[in-house]
Amino acid sequence: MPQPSLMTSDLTIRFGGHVAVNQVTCAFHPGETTVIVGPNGAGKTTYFNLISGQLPATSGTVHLGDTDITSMSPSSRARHGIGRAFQLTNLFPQLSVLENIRLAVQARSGAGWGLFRPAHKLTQLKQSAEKYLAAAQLEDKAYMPASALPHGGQRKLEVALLMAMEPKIYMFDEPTAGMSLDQAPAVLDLIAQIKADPDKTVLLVEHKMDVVRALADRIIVLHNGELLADGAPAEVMASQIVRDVYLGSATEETA
Ligand SMILES: Nc1ncnc2c1ncn2[C@@H]1O[C@H](COP(=O)(O)OP(=O)(O)OP(=O)(O)O)[C@@H](O)[C@H]1O
Repeated sequence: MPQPSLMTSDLTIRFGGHVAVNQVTCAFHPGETTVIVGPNGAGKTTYFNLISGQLPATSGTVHLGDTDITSMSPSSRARHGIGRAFQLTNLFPQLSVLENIRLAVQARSGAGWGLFRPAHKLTQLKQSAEKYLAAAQLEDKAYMPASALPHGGQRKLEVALLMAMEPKIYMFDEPTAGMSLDQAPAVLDLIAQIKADPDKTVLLVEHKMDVVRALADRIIVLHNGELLADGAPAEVMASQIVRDVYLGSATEETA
């Protein structure tokens, strides 16, 4: 097993008397897609917020590789390699889809588009932008203003922009929520492409069991803010305690 790319240790947050995430210790590894499941209110989104920095931990730590990122701001964590879809504040609605991706690639590479850039650098940036455009299957929308994209297209663009930033950790919170049945596969394909990269660590909060089955290498279950189970999908889904608290009722709802 390689060194963890991300690790939470005794991670805890209290809201007044309520402990929403309670001493969660968990390591995540490159090349692994972990799906976080649990009943409503279990603490999944709060756990994500603690990792990406939207909420400050009451106690415990978050490490990205060897770096303690517990007290870093969300933007600082993003620069260090935490990529969460909704953190995308770099969307320019009036610019075209391709321009948006180019700007994200440029921001990542730290390069400008000035006249005095070496031509080969500009070519590389354009090629990268086109690669992410193609990965997101948005070629036919390349010159459309980002604001004119339908909902499904915007979600694909979000993922393309996230890919352009080349994070080490990808975090998706119900990535197909609100999407129609015909739109969802394109976003799931994109996540499958990311998941195929052995250097990337993918974390996914998901309720839909078909999505869990399709993408999970590992499942962790949160319940009342605590880590209830952690293991291979078949093993976790078969465990009685998980069936009792979550999968039994959830399967009926989502099957
Ligand atoms: N900012 C906040 N202030 C107070 N309580 C909060 C706050 N954020 C979350 N909580 C509480 O923490 C608990 C966990 O919420 P969270 O949204 O993380 O659950 P979840 O597992 O993501 O649920 P769902 O599947 O419904 O999205 C809930 O009881 C919620 O009401």
